[in-house]
Amino acid sequence: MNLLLDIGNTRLKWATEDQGQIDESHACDYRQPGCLASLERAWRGISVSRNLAIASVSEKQVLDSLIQLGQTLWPQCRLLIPQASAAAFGVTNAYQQPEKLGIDRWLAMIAAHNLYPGNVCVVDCGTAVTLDVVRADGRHLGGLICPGLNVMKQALVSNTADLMFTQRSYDTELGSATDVAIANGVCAAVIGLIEHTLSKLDADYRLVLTGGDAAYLVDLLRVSVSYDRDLVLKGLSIFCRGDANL
Ligand SMILES: Nc1ncnc2c1ncn2[C@@H]1O[C@H](COP(=O)(O)OP(=O)(O)OP(=O)(O)O)[C@@H](O)[C@H]1O
Ligand SMILES: CC(C)(CO)[C@@H](O)C(=O)NCCC(=O)O
Ligand SMILES: [K+]
Repeated sequence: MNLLLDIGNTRLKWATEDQGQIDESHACDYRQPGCLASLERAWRGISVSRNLAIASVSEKQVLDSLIQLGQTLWPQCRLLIPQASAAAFGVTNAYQQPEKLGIDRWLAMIAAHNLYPGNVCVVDCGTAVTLDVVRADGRHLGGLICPGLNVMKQALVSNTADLMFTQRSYDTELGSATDVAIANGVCAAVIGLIEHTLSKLDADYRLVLTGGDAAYLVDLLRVSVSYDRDLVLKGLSIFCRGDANL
């Protein structure tokens, strides 16, 4: 059994995996007090006999505390912490400094390239929104990074005197109240980023959406889209199984 951890800037997602089969994934806000204790309770009944595989784009301290917990619970497990590289599992990285690419982006691209043959445009709608374009032959053409929906809303509140937002649903229609105008404004910004980028590409690309806010966006896009909740965990699973040079 492997344990897969995807530590973003807001949430930690985890799932157990055996021979490529990922069980139901779980998510928690690891900045909340008590999160580590509840993870420990959830993990006590699990036996990680092979890899503890971790992708983290958070602070080192968060990663270190989870490594420590894992190694206490399963002293025999192997720690697998993939890094972005120039090429792995058929994908070649467009970055001039490949190791600077976020590991969550790299894993999502590797999973998408291996699970959805053909040209893919991978969009991860998390704390940040990232978009990466990978050709059918595995060549990464590059990507875009912009603030996620929550970060955009918070940025508005932090930089203005009169703006406030509420937790309301997203749409791209024009709003007639401040909270609607903000929710739909930030949503339209992300929808626009995706549709604009796809329309500029030289060929057809399958759009694959992942991340905590992806489910809000799938129905609002005017292009066809595949929603894959666990793309980063699936990338970790590929790393657990295989030889990156293949
Ligand atoms: N139960 C939930 N608790 C918190 N956020 C949620 C929940 N469900 C959906 N979300 C949304 O998910 C978003 C975070 O997405 P996700 O977990 O993919 O980000 P992340 O991986 O931590 O970020 P990043 O990888 O960009 O650093 C939040 O902005 C929030 O809007
Ligand atoms: C962009 C985020 C924050 C998205 O999680 C992460 O992938 C990251 O920290 N990336 C490093 C910078 C880069 O990918 O260019
Ligand atoms: K992420």
